[in-house]
Amino acid sequence: MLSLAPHLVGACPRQLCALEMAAPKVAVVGAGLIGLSTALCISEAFPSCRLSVLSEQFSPNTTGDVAAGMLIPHTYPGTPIHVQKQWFKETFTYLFAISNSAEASEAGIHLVSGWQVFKTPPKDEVPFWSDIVLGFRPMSAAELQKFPQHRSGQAFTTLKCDCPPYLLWLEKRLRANGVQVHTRRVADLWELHREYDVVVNCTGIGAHQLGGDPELLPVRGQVLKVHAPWVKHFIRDGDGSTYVYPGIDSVTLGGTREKGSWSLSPDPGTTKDIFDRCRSLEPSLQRAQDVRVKVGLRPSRSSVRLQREVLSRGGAKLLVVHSYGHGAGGFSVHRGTAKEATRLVGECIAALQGSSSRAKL
Ligand SMILES: Cc1cc2nc3c(=O)[nH]c(=O)nc-3n(C[C@H](O)[C@H](O)[C@H](O)COP(=O)(O)OP(=O)(O)OC[C@H]3O[C@@H](n4cnc5c(N)ncnc54)[C@H](O)[C@@H]3O)c2cc1C
Ligand SMILES: O=C([O-])CC(=O)C(=O)O
Repeated sequence: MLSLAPHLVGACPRQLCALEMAAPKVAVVGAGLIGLSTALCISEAFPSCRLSVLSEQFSPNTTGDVAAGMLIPHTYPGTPIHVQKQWFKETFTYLFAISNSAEASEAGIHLVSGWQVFKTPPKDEVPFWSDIVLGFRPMSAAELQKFPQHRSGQAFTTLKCDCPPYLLWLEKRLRANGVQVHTRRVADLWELHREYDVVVNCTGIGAHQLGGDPELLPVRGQVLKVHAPWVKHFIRDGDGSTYVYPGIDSVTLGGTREKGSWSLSPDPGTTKDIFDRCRSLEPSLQRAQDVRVKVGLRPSRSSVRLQREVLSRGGAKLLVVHSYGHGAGGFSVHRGTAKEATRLVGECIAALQGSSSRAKL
């Protein structure tokens, strides 16, 4: 709740109201891609907030550290397409500017060109995001010769966020903005109600237990990170089963989508299967070295939960903003959803200021 900072003891009620309400205490729970990017956006929009990030795990132990981090949207069936497009556009614009700055290598953000190929041409030949990525066009017959099992394809340039670098860069920016970062497992959001005015829930699949959300399910994904620096173009089978995504230090080979599986243990049979599938798209991977196997749980639901909630117990209240459930597309939309979560935090702060001024009258 709104506590009195030592330097304000003795101030008159109106001063207290103005000064204290200018510095609400906000906690972001979760230090994955969504927690860190949301905290950064909040710290930029509300620099006078006393903002903390609380998380059980940090990079390199988050879902984003497993992912390839490609900006190719996945569709959320429960969210209008124009909203998803806006999130993607905001994210692409934000990262494109970083990729075009001196920060690019430290932030792990780079442009990557390649192909999405189809055995059966897709219903929507021109996806909703085609005018946001760069240079989207149908593949030429000459390009398709590389993929004899596929009938059509799309060529484009997009962005890739390499992790851990991107997560470490976000955390460094947060610390530079004065944000406190603490290792802490939160068993129940309510336990934070005495320490914070607003809590932002960015716990990914952790929200299944923390928020008791039955709609949120893990979709297990196993990938390989290999050393194959000669692979420069991305290749994605349009059915989403197989992909080859070159990054700065390694190439990510995928993948699997196992709905409802909570297992974080790599499966050796799956490793061989992923490698064989990727080699059939890019035969030169036969010579890849230093194979590391990683597993992550995509926090999946029909739409991202971006919502305010008021928790109340015995007359006390805690304002909560949820932002979780980014499934297979967190990288593609994270800045857009961070902006929306920040807008919701702004509404919470305005509500606190309203109730505080009423209480003082
Ligand atoms: C194999 C794979 C490949 C992927 N590839 C891509 C891709 O190419 N492009 C793309 O856009 N997306 C991709 N994704 C999806 C993307 O990685 C996720 O959408 C994103 O990482 C989710 O981020 P998050 O911050 O919500 O979750 P997480 O990274 O899981 O972070 C949750 C955080 O909350 C903390 N936490 C949880 N519970 C608690 C608690 N009770 N108390 C305190 N802290 C808690 C955790 O410790 C963690 O820090 C991929 C995912 C996988 C698995
Ligand atoms: O589908 C892809 O291209 C990569 C991805 O997002 C995932 O495996 O979740």
